[in-house]
Amino acid sequence: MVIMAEVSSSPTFQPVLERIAAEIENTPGRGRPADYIPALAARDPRRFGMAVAEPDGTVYGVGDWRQPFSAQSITKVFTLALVLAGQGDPLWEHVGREPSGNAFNSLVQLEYENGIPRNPFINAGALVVTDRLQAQTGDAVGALLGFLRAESGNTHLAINKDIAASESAHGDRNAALGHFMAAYGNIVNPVPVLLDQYFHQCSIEASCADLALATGFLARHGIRADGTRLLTRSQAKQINAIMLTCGTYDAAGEFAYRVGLPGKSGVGGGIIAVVPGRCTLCVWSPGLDERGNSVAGVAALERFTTLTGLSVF
Ligand SMILES: NC(=O)CC[C@H](N)C(=O)O
Repeated sequence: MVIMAEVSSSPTFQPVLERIAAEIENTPGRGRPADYIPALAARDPRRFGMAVAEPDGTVYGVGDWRQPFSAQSITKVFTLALVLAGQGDPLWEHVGREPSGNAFNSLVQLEYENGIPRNPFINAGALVVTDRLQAQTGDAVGALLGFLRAESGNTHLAINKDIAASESAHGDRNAALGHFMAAYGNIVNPVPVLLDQYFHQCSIEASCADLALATGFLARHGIRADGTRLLTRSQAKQINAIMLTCGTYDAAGEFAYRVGLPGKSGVGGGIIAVVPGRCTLCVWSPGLDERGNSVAGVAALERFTTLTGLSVF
């Protein structure tokens, strides 16, 4: 019996991207842009871009795929990779690896789990990771930006200062998370220093092309764009596993069911995804569902895995 995926015989990903963009264009209901800070609320939910990068750095794209957007929680994947590369398993004494089943900015679990966040992709866990990266490098955001620029080949990647200021001005909830964990001895830097790093990290702007390329090390089993090794093969596998189980917060089960790939979303409307050994993706559309994931982004990734047959299952 010969089993053929609908489009996977295509020599490039371009036709499937164009088909998906046309389908998304005709799909009503795009969700609402994040409104927890004014700087993001103004985004047009009809914007849509998608890029696929192959392990050799070839990139395909459609729509607004070169338009920089607010990377937000997508950056949590890269800080985790840098900390695992620098410090290895001791990180796991400070943050867990289980799905939380709660919203990304939830406080409730932290108290009865003694200030140890469930996983590195909810805000509390990401604060722990950034705190460790700050201790490791003395400049967490500088290390992160340097990594993203090197992997994407885009030396212009930068922080949007307005968004960073807005994050800081409306950052009481993240501040509460940081102080609460510090009370349990789970934060090493002064909390204001950590928060400043975290708010700037969230405010990095990058395009679908940039982020698909920057995620390439996860498709290359830990190898960076320049051919050097960042992570062991098993560390790359572990990050992919945590993305699958925790990367879209309390919607991770639904995302695995619909898309079937390790993925990580951000409230800027971006989602990155990995087909290990094959390609990485980034999709952007600012309209979010009530769990903070891009509505058109999840739909586009679902169509991609359905049309190509590429998934981890
Ligand atoms: N899910 C996200 O993208 C959250 C990031 C956002 N800046 C926050 O900390 O609340």
